[in-house]
Amino acid sequence: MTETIYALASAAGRAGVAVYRLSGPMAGPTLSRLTGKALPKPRQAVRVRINDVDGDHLDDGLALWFPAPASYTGEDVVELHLHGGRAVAQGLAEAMGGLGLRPAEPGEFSRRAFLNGKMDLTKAEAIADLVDAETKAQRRQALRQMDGELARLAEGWRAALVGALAHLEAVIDFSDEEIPDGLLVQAGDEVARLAASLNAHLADGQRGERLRDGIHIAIIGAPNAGKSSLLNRLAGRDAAIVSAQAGTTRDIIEIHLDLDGWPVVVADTAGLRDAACEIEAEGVRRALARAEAADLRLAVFGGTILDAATLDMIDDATLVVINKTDTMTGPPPERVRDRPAWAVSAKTGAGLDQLLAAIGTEVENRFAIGTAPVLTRARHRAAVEDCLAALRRFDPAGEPELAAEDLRLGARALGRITGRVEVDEVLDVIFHEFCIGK
Ligand SMILES: Nc1nc2c(ncn2[C@@H]2O[C@H](COP(=O)(O)OP(=O)(O)OP(=O)(O)O)[C@@H](O)[C@H]2O)c(=O)[nH]1
Ligand SMILES: [K+]
Ligand SMILES: [Mg+2]
Repeated sequence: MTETIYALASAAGRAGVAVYRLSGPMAGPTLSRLTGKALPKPRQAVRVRINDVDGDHLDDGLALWFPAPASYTGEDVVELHLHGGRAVAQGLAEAMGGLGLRPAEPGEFSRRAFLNGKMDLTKAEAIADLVDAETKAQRRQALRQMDGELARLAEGWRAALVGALAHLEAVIDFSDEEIPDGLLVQAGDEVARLAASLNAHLADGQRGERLRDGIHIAIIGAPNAGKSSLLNRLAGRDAAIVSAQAGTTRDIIEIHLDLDGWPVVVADTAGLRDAACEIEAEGVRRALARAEAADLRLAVFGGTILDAATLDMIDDATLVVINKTDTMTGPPPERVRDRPAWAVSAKTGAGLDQLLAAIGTEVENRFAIGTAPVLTRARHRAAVEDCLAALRRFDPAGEPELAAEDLRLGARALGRITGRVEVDEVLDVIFHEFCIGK
């Protein structure tokens, strides 16, 4: 028999209210036992007095009863709203243990919901993303996936593939006279269209994943250009050590920013130079690696002297920053290496707002979701890539059995996105489309 699980659904610690969730066949009997009463009406909050198994008063609160299958997990579910104290939690845990319930593992409620067909994998992932969302853009992306955008996209692709497969299977299974002409050509066209759509989604700059994980920006430049000072300005606190000594920063120092709803991770790095000291040389190596891996770079120059090492790093994913404008007599350069240059002073804060706006625009241009649903995890991308690999092998002019197998593999790869289990839809399509089954 399925084990009945329980967990604190709200955050741990002292709080006005704590929500506990129970799921499984013992959920109902447990509620009756704790309250000493019959089960309340489904989905209606009722006041309850909770006693532990020895009859000791544990707490007063609210209870909700969700009989299967109309519940989050699809099983019998009970929700208890109690007071959020440690002693109540402890007493409840003991009562649950005494009645044979066990603490849920991480994600176990959603796992059961998936297994009971309450949600597909993309929705389960979206719920986790929503709980983790720290910015508005992350929240929006999670909600869209929760609404089923990605699931519909993946299922749409899969349906197209199953359709093409049905056409091929028809060619294999039935004699020539019964089959409409041009089926093979049609299947080939369908596969080509699908491959184009998959490719378009893969070439999305990994926007969905970036939005989940944060957009990485690396600050690079010569020693003493004022990189750490700039980082501290952006953070609004003294995150990194600043000093007049060149080669101060060695380790990478990260800060997290919410930039108009975009989650951004800004990294301060060691100044680029041929370092004499072994530790600083390692810092420079890390700086270069981080610059390489980042989505965007801020190339910082400490005045009008433009060092070659930093100049060479400028590309179209780089924002040029001329720092220390407070010490300059002449106007700062407007462009460097054909890129606009942002004049700032980390010391006075001048130009910082404009720089932040420019970073925001750059992020928006590169990562805005637009209307197309996005792949939000490496897992989704891998499934689409596996499907594409199968479609590339697919040869409508070759052996029909081999061609059909490639389509089947492709459909299976797409099915992994929503976690859909294999069912034999192919014959369904054949019978519906061709009415061959007599
Ligand atoms: N006048 C002026 N001084 C600045 C400005 N920004 C930084 N400095 C000074 O420049 C020196 C170096 O600043 P840091 O922020 O440590 O420079 P850095 O690029 O991180 O240096 P490394 O970590 O050694 O590569 C410090 O003395 C800062 O006070 C600025 O905008 N104006
Ligand atoms: K320094
Ligand atoms: Mg520094």
